[in-house]
Amino acid sequence: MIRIKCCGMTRVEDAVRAAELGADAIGLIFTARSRRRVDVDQARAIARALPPMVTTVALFMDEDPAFVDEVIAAVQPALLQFHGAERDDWCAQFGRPYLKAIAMGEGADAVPRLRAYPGAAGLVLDGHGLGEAGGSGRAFDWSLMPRDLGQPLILAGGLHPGNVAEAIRVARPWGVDVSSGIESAPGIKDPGRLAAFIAAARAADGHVQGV
Ligand SMILES: O=C(O)c1ccccc1N[C@@H]1O[C@H](COP(=O)(O)O)[C@@H](O)[C@H]1O
Repeated sequence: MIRIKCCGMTRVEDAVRAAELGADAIGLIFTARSRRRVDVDQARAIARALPPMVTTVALFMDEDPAFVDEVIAAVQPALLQFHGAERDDWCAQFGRPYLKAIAMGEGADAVPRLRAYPGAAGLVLDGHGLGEAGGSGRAFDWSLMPRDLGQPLILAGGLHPGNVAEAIRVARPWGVDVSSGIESAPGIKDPGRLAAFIAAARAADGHVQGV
């Protein structure tokens, strides 16, 4: 079954609604380069409001390790996500499972970088370019998604309720990750778009699996 991560949550009510609608993971963004940034207190309130068995993901971009440790201590995220130029050994230093985002904006030239993170619990293939922040709302060529990498691959970048079914059909990802495509404004999730996104992803996954 496909896993769904809804990222860039800034409000308790949006995160709880996403979980109730069937999201598997909630992303909390800590980089100053995001319009969806939360502080530690906001993040802790959101994480504590979530029902059990919903994964909290803390997202960083080229951050000071001391700050990552501070967030881990306060928020207790089950997963870390690194969205910058971090190397695999750097990501591993926190002793926590992590996702590594790969900037797929350069198309096929980006594919070799997918092999540089053997320690990652999964890879997030996002549509932004190298050096840019994520949450760009830009998609990449989904046919570049490898099938033989041996790591869970999570498709991100420009997904929304109207294209997630086609994205799943073409890319066959292990999971999908969405931020701007379910919003009415940066950091404010729209209940209708959120519900439509999760329903479309689940239905498409059922077709791909032949259910
Ligand atoms: O969403 C952000 O603001 C953000 C900023 C900096 C790094 C990562 C960010 N978000 C991640 O990017 C993907 C794709 O976003 P979108 O759906 O294209 O808007 C998102 O799922 C987050 O993992």
